[in-house]
Amino acid sequence: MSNLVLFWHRRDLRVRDNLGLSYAQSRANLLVGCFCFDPQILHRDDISPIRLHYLLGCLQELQQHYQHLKHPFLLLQGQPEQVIPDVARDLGAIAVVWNRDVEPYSQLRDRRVTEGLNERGIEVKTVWDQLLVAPEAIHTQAGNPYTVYTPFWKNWQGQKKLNPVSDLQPGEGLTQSQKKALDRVEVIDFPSLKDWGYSEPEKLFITPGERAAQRQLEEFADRSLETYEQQRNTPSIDGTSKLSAALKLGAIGIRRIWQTTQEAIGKAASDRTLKNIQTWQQELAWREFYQHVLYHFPELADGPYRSPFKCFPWDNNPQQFQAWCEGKTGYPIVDAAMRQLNTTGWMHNRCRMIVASFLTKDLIINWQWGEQYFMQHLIDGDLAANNGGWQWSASSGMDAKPLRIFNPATQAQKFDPEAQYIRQWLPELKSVQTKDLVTGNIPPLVRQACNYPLPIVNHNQQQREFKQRYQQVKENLSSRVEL
Ligand SMILES: Cc1cc2nc3c(=O)[nH]c(=O)nc-3n(C[C@H](O)[C@H](O)[C@H](O)COP(=O)(O)OP(=O)(O)OC[C@H]3O[C@@H](n4cnc5c(N)ncnc54)[C@H](O)[C@@H]3O)c2cc1C
Repeated sequence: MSNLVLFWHRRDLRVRDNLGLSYAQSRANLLVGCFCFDPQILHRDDISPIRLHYLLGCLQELQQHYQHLKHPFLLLQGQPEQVIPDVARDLGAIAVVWNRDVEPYSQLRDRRVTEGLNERGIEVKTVWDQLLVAPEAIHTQAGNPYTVYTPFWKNWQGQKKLNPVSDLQPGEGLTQSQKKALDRVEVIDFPSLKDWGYSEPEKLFITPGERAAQRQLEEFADRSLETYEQQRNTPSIDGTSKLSAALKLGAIGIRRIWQTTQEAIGKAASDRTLKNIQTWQQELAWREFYQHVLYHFPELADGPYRSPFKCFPWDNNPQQFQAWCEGKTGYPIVDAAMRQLNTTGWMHNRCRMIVASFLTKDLIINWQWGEQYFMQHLIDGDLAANNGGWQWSASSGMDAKPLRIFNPATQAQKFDPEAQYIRQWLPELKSVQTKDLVTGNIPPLVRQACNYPLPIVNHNQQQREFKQRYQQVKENLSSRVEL
């Protein structure tokens, strides 16, 4: 088949504003899309059924788009380093194109796939689609990768960013001989979660697919972007975009999102509005910051950035960890947040910071336990953002100054003063007084009557304990390593 180009979708499940796909189409007389279910990913211990469910929903819509636009789409299964080169060879592809990724496993896998394709004499073309600025494109004045967000943001903000690229255009349909050649490829039927041993979550709280992601972006831009800074820290308000799952799996292009912010800036009628939009842009930059650092420091995936933390004396009490997971710590704001996660697969950012601080600094449990639990339950679970968020919360990451310890009561008083969020996720406490809910000072008899646990630790005592251990680790190792 002349000038057949195979496009390999991975975390870019869309036909609109897809840089690699747009390039592939420009090279092809016949474009074939594919997705490969990789057993190495499917059987990892950081998989969440809800994220897989979301992925299948995105994939279903992607397949429909391909069908509608008359391009073949192949669902494959197996080790990509074997499957992709073999399929490309069987199809007689002149090139295979994909969008690059920052994760260490993806990089290794992609190198192997590239080798396999090179051995078969097939061209490989890869581009950065999921980032507005490529990791190799910016560095400090000394020529090093950034390890601190603020100078990163200053540089990143000034970089030129691409506009959305052209959507996938309709193909001409297949000739008989092209159909025959495609029939030779071993494809799989559309799978279900049960095929991989996962039970189907009852409900998805975020609709999968690029149509839904686009709608979500438009609604957020109309409804909340101009008030983002004021509302983003109030978990009872729907004040953030909830685009994280779509961004993780590429149901929406980052260029389209950036363009929306630029258009909003163009229309902004006040400095205050401008500030709100820029704050959201800064969150998008946090996403890129964490991807850049993971790309440059792949060892982050395996443990703390600050090496003294490798031997931090954690308590790692399994019963307390279980109570944290189930939302039964006796601290209402922490428990409400964990119940939101367990029910919906999503948690508000403010609450992610509160529960992460509680796990690491109140329970003194290794942040990697929390990191894994989040990956196993989040619909938007993403190695770079999750690892970055956990290391930030544990003070083991790049930006560890000052040592932050969140007081759950102060956080609830500030960000859930009417206890609306707490009541939503802890219905057993509905009739408890607001001031008791936010301070967490619920009398023991009331707790008993509501079947709600006593606090499993004392916050003040634990924060003193954590500070002491932190100081010790610092002193013991400061002669060898700067903490
Ligand atoms: C302990 C911890 C774990 C986290 N784990 C993840 C994760 O696995 N996946 C994930 O996407 N985000 C993670 N975050 C970041 C953040 O909480 C979520 O991105 C955000 O809550 C998603 O909601 P939203 O789409 O409404 O965000 P919005 O406030 O609308 O922000 C827009 C987008 O910017 C990005 N973003 C926003 N804040 C951050 C941030 N702090 N770090 C990186 N990217 C950000 C996300 O892609 C988000 O969708 C974590 C944060 C913490 C503290």
